[in-house]
Amino acid sequence: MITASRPPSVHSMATTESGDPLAILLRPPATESDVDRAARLMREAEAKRISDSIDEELKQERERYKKSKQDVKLLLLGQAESGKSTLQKQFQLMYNPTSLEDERLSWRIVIFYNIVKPVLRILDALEVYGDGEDEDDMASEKVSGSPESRMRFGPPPSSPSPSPDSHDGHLLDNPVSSLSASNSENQVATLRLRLSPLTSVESSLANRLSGGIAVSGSGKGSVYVRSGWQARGLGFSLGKSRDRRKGRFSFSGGRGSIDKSRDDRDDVSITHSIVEEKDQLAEEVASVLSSCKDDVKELWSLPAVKRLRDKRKVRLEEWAEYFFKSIDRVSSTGYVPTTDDILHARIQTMGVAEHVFDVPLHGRNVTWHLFDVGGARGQRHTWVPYFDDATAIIFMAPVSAFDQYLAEDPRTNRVDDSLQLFRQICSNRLLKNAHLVLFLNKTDVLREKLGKGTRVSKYITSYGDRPNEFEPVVNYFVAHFTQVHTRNNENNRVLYTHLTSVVDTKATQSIITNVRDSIFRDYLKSAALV
Ligand SMILES: Nc1nc2c(ncn2[C@@H]2O[C@H](COP(=O)(O)OP(=O)(O)OP(=O)(O)O)[C@@H](O)[C@H]2O)c(=O)[nH]1
Ligand SMILES: [Mg+2]
Repeated sequence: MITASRPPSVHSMATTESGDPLAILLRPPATESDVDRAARLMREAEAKRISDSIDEELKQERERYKKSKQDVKLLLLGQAESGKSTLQKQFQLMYNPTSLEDERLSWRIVIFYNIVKPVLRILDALEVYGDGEDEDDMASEKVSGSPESRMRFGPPPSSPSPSPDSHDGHLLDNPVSSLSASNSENQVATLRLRLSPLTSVESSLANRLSGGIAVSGSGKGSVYVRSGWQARGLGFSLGKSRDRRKGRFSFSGGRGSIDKSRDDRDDVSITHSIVEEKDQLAEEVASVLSSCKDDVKELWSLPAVKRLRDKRKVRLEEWAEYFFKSIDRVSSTGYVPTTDDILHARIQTMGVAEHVFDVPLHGRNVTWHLFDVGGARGQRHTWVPYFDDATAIIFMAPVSAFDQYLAEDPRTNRVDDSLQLFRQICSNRLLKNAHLVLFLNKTDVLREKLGKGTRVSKYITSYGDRPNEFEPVVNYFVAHFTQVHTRNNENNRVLYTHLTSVVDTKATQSIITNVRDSIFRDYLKSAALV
């Protein structure tokens, strides 16, 4: 029905306002027949219907915009591997657990990749460095020393601490050693042959995950994924890209998502049932892994591999060790990833992925948009369009990384990079009103490294002769990050700092609740509700 809220058409006005030249121009001819008149009225009615529907759309858009102004927009920032996507999974587990269930099986591909890739890296390192016996400790590793950084990163010690397996350089004069060396070479050669099916499997897995997109500088030959990768290769989309800004991807599958359309729901359930029915690639890789699992275990336990790791010829990250230890379970028939497996699975984020949750506040739901960004240097330019309307930031700095260097720039120490990045975030004018939270993450890995005797002062000379123990080390890092914040804090904004290990679900969920409350306190203040 046409309502009377709009002014009458120019034609009817023309009859009353005969002085209006436009009305005169558009006035129907005096000779208009009944048929022409009926057609004209129909055209006018149609034009009015279209105009009204545009008005209605604009009104709804205004309301959506007004409502979205009240939504919480939370950015997860930090360097690559700092734990942003893992924290996002913890949010998902807490506020939208069914969507994680929907994705559960698709994580197999990532987990398989997380096993296959390091196996191939170990084999490569064995080829390049042999059994690592006559190589200098860390000879290949470069150490950075950013002059601006308050922390000084010293050069690595020139001589390695002797390992129990080390030799005195007379290997070839000793027939017994010579024999055992050739035995171990034979063992490696046999393993290389038996593990060769993993090479073709690796490229199929990488292809599935990246959707065929190769990104340069992805570090260690890893693959990047965009949100929605879970359904890739199956012909369905889990996420609905809203493309509001360039480079913006969104994930909106599962219950609790505000802009979930009927279509999205159908996508998720169809995808889920198809993944459950059969994922050919996952089945094939599982069977290859199952037939190779004893060889993988043998490779992992080779003294030469331990030597290469000790001497840092090959760096295996947390997740590789986690999945190597679980290989029997992971390669068994009917394997379904556990939540812990999903939290440990590693895949690099590309661009910015938006996740939407309904978060309860005093009996009503507030919509949270969580933006999980790619942290590698080549990805950081994609963050900026999200800065101007950010409600809060969680900046993640992996403090266990004091002895590691950026994959994309092997001269830069990771803690140094985190500090520099944190400085940029603290001093960014677009972010000056955002609530600021700092997660000093991977404290479990830090504890383990210190327990094994890795010395902080070896990589950060300014650490000096402070005790190489968890508390003083963590306090030292807290002091440095706090100082960066204090020196770049024009607005007197509070910094909320947490020591975290975001793979620990119980501890992380309690921290998320704490962060949620502190963000809500600011949110309520800014909404003038308290
Ligand atoms: N042990 C341990 N592992 C962690 C922790 N946080 C993250 N990880 C692991 O570290 C790896 C990298 O974590 P991600 O969450 O993918 O890192 P990210 O910051 O999203 O990295 P980009 O997407 O490249 O920017 C994953 O395998 C995680 O399981 C932690 O606190 N402890
Ligand atoms: Mg990520």
